[in-house]
Amino acid sequence: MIRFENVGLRYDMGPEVLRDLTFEIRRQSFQFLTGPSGAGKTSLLRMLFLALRPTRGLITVLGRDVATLSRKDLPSIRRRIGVVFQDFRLLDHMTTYENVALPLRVRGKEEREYRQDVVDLIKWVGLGERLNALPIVLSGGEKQRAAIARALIDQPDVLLADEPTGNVDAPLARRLLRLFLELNRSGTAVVIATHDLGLMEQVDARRLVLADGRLEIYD
Ligand SMILES: Nc1ncnc2c1ncn2[C@@H]1O[C@H](COP(=O)(O)OP(=O)(O)OP(=O)(O)O)[C@@H](O)[C@H]1O
Repeated sequence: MIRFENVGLRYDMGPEVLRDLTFEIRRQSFQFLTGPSGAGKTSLLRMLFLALRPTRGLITVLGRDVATLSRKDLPSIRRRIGVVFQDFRLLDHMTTYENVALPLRVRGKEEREYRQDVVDLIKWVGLGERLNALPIVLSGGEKQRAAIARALIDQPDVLLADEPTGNVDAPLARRLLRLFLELNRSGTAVVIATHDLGLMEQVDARRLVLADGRLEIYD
């Protein structure tokens, strides 16, 4: 579904921070992306959701060569990729419901078509009681789940999550992991970037390990 072939990345005139990355995120697969701080996880995630172009090599997403995509092709491909950012990026003046519904509203969908789906998804992530709360009153874990719901509302083919358990305690981290596994069972490919060894030990999943700019894969 997403393929990297000999991909390299450098920022400006700096050294290559990622080198010779060749791997595939397959449909309905589940994997962790890990490696020491500064190894390039966030840079790799940004390439996966087409926010950053490689300086070398080939990336294909859903069969399309990223280098040949025009600006107008991007939204329809990005829509297939849900992203949960490390800092959540919820809009402060919008409620949980409005934040989660935003991707659909931006696409011009009518509220009556999606209202129930948004409410159901918010309940699924355990935020039913927080439907009308603004981000400022949500705890870190609640914001995390609101961000996950927003990434999922448009039923992406792949979910990318950057340190999704970075701000939560161990029981909530386990709940979030169960949520990701359930999502994966229902057909979504999942990539979780994390430092959290305890989290990775809970599932026998593929690991993509970045070190010194290169990727080692443990299937
Ligand atoms: N916009 C940028 N301009 C220049 N260098 C950058 C930029 N973003 C990242 N880098 C460099 O690229 C390397 C990889 O950074 P990246 O943020 O991808 O690592 P990471 O593995 O996600 O780190 P962490 O786990 O600490 O978030 C680092 O050496 C970093 O300094």
